[in-house]
Amino acid sequence: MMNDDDVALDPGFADRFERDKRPPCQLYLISPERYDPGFPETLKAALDAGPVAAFQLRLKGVEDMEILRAGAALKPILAAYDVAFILNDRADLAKELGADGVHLGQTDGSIAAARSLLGHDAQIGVTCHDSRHLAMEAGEAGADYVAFGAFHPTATKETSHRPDPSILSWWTTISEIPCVAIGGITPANAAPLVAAGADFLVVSSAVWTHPEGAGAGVKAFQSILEQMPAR
Ligand SMILES: Cc1ncc(COP(=O)(O)OP(=O)(O)O)c(N)n1
Ligand SMILES: Cc1nc(C(=O)O)sc1CCOP(=O)(O)O
Ligand SMILES: [Mg+2]
Repeated sequence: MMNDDDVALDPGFADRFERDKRPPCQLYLISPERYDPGFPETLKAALDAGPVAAFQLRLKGVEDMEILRAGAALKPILAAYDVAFILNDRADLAKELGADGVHLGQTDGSIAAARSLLGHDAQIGVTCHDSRHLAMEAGEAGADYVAFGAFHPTATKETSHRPDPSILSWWTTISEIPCVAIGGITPANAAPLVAAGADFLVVSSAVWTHPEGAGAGVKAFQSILEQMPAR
């Protein structure tokens, strides 16, 4: 029969408890899907405003050369702010750019192929929609994070899955691999996703189209994240 004294006698308990706690939820930004030459300045304004853990370059329907040019312009900015640089869709271009990782959708290639191209240290994220099965598969295949969404309607992309936030809670009970929440996330609807266990809030339009600028967008999210109880 365990009692309080038994716990106190275990010298490793406090360390293990600390180690097993999930770090606080952080912000992960996604670029607009068209690259504007003024974007580096907008990005700097966002990064000056508060902590951002990761940035994904997500350009759609453009030539490879445009992705490479944009990535080369943004990479030193992200490095200066110590923000992980993730490229969407393309492990081959992530390799060419020397990005920190790649985000793969279900039709963007295998984790194994991306891992062998990018190496052990690369951050490989995988879209899992609203599926526990896809998340477990991705975890077993070596994903560094699993992405659930879209939690809310969004004009950024057509989406057909609408997970319940409880998928985040479930994931945190079965896996130490970080989970990210995406899709229509705003400062007004973010708190329940963080409370459910999201390790990262992935945000595009709520930051880039904030009426007072991208910096104000980051600050609005930061203020929500700071108010969340420790976990
Ligand atoms: C962090 C994150 N989660 C999900 C997605 C969506 O990826 P995918 O399903 O491949 O769709 P596209 O973004 O490529 O249109 C993402 N990009 N990032
Ligand atoms: C790129 C993307 N993927 C989604 C998914 O559900 O897989 S939702 C989404 C759009 C995210 O942008 P915003 O913060 O503007 O809604
Ligand atoms: Mg994709």
